Amino acid sequence: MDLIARISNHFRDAVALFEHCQDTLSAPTAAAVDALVFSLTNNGKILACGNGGSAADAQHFAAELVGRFERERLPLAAIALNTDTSILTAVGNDFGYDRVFSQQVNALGQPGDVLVAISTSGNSVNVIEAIEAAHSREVRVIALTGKGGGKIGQMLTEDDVHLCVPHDRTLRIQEVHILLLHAMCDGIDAQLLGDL
Ligand SMILES: O=C(CO)[C@@H](O)[C@H](O)[C@H](O)[C@H](O)COP(=O)(O)O
Ligand SMILES: [Zn+2]
Repeated sequence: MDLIARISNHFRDAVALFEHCQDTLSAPTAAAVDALVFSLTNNGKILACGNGGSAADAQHFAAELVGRFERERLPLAAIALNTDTSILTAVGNDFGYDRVFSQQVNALGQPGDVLVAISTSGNSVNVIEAIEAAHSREVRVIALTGKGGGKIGQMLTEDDVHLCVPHDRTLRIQEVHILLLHAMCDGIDAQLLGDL
C-alpha cells in the first residue's frame, strides 16, 4: 500500500469510529459532565491520570480546566497526577510504579472529588490502583478506556461513569478520548456559562 493510501485509511477508520461513538458515547459523556460540574460547584476537584499518550491527555484536560477552554471563566480545580517528576520518581523508586497514582489519590482525594482515569487497555495497574484508592475515599471515577474496558471495566461501580471506546487499536482509542475530554470541557463551560 502506498503511503498516501495508508494515511487515507487512518482518516476513513477514524471517521467510522467517531460516527459509531457519536451514537453510543454522547449520553454517557453527558453523565460525566454532570458529575464533573457537581463536584466543581461543591468544592470538589478533579484528579486525572494516565500513562504515555493518556498522560498527555490527562494534563491537557487539567490545563483546560485550570486555565481556560474556549471562554474566560473562573479557574477550575484540576490536577494531573502524572506531571510531578519528583513525586513520580520518589513513589516509583520507593514503592513501585504501580503506586504512583494511588499514593497521590490517597494524599489529595476527598469525598466529592472526581478521578478521571484514562487507560486505552483498561489494564494499567497504576490506573487500576488509583481507582481502588478513589473508591476507598468516596471519589467518583470517570474511566476512559477501550478494548472492551479491561480490568477497569470490571471494577467500576454504578456511581462511576465508563466511557469505553469500542475499538482495539490504541491510537484510535486515544483519538476518541481526546474528543471526549474536549466535549467534557465544552459541556462544563456550557453548564457554568450558558450556551455559546
Ligand atoms: O500513546 C501511546 C500509543 O499511541 C503510548 O504512549 C501509550 O499511551 C503507552 O503505551 C501506555 O503505556 C499505554 O497504556 P494504557 O493506555 O494501556 O493504559
Ligand atoms: Zn499515541
